[in-house]
Amino acid sequence: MSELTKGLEGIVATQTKVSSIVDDQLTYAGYEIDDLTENASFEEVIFLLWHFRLPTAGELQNLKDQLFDNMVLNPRMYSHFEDYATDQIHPMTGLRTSLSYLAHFDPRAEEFNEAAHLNKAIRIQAKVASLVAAFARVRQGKEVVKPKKDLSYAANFLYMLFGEEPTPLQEEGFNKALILHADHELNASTFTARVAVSTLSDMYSGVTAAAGALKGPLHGGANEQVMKMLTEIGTLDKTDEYIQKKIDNKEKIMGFGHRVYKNGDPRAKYLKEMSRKITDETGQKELFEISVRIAEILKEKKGLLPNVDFYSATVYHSMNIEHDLFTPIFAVSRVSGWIAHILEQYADNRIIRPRAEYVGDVHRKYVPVSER
Ligand SMILES: CC(=O)SCCNC(=O)CCNC(=O)[C@H](O)C(C)(C)COP(=O)(O)OP(=O)(O)OC[C@H]1O[C@@H](n2cnc3c(N)ncnc32)[C@H](O)[C@@H]1OP(=O)(O)O
Ligand SMILES: O=C([O-])CC(=O)C(=O)O
Repeated sequence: MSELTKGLEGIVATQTKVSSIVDDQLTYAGYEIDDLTENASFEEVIFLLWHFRLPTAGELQNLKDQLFDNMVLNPRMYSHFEDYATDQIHPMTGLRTSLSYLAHFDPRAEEFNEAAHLNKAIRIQAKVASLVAAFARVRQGKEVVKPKKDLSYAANFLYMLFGEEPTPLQEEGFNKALILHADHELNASTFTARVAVSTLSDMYSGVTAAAGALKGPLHGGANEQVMKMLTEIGTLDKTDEYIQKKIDNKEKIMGFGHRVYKNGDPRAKYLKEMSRKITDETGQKELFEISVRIAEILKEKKGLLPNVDFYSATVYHSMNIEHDLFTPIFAVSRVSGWIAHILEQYADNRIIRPRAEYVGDVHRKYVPVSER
């Protein structure tokens, strides 16, 4: 058996054409993330990830139409949330359930061929936005808002969440955030999705499993924890003491560090600039100043740099998005990548089944319960 590498660090577990990280550069199907973030729509990126090429105008319109047509939810998808104390259910818990529950309403859920996979892909990508928005509104006792024709995916999500159309600037910023979070090679949730479907289980199983993995604070759940930390710090003058205490206690600081990037996350610069702008515009400059100060301290004292989750927190906060929706929003974007990897796994599958090194007791003999 090969040697154990804790956390599978550095282990190449699959080949992929979906995205790559080489020399701290992130590309989606060969396109640099900077190029896409500055020029593309999230819908184009979805198509790119699923088909490894950019869509023609006709293909793009077709995808937009299909996404819109599938965004409306069967009311039973969210009415059941009224039965629970929704304020005690984390929206990622709600989303994990909802992704699984979606299969109950898909007549082709058990069909296993390329056309059925693409049909599920569209349904899941379209409905994930509506699900997160519906959960947020149901728990506030508000009416669920139906999507609006001819809005972009980014604008429609914000429209369904807030009940009003975003400004062009908000839409542009949110579109960029969706692109930046869409895929990231073999991160924990994507690996989870691939493992789940490598048994030839269906796409709903894959995205449900992946959502469970994304929820954890070492992965997608970090963005919510960043905002918790910023709230606890409160003012710029308390930042140094707060962070020093965490360092002394050997606590992890959320939004920093990365398994692959050791010279910085290329997505963070966009989110930092967005954070600078939007905190300024909304009169919350100090939140940005605290963030920058945390980054300075961690760079100096621990050599740690911000990851994608750090500045996204203040961006979403400044857009008036509730903090526990940050990770579900990450999922709204990342579903596109999970699906791309699931399709790729189906296309050239072998069950993912590594080995474990046994380190427990050996040569034990059963003792009857009366003698123990
Ligand atoms: C979308 C995403 O998933 S991005 C990541 C989001 N997660 C976070 O922001 C949570 C905070 N960060 C972390 O926990 C880690 O950096 C991870 C999970 C991202 C990567 O983990 P790993 O690759 O296993 O790195 P590991 O945890 O071994 O860190 C290496 C060293 O840096 C330290 N370190 C890494 N990240 C941090 C951090 N955020 N705060 C403090 N110390 C840290 C570790 O304590 C460790 O130090 P040691 O060698 O003295 O024990
Ligand atoms: O790649 C990782 O380990 C985590 C990450 O940044 C992501 O999933 O976007």
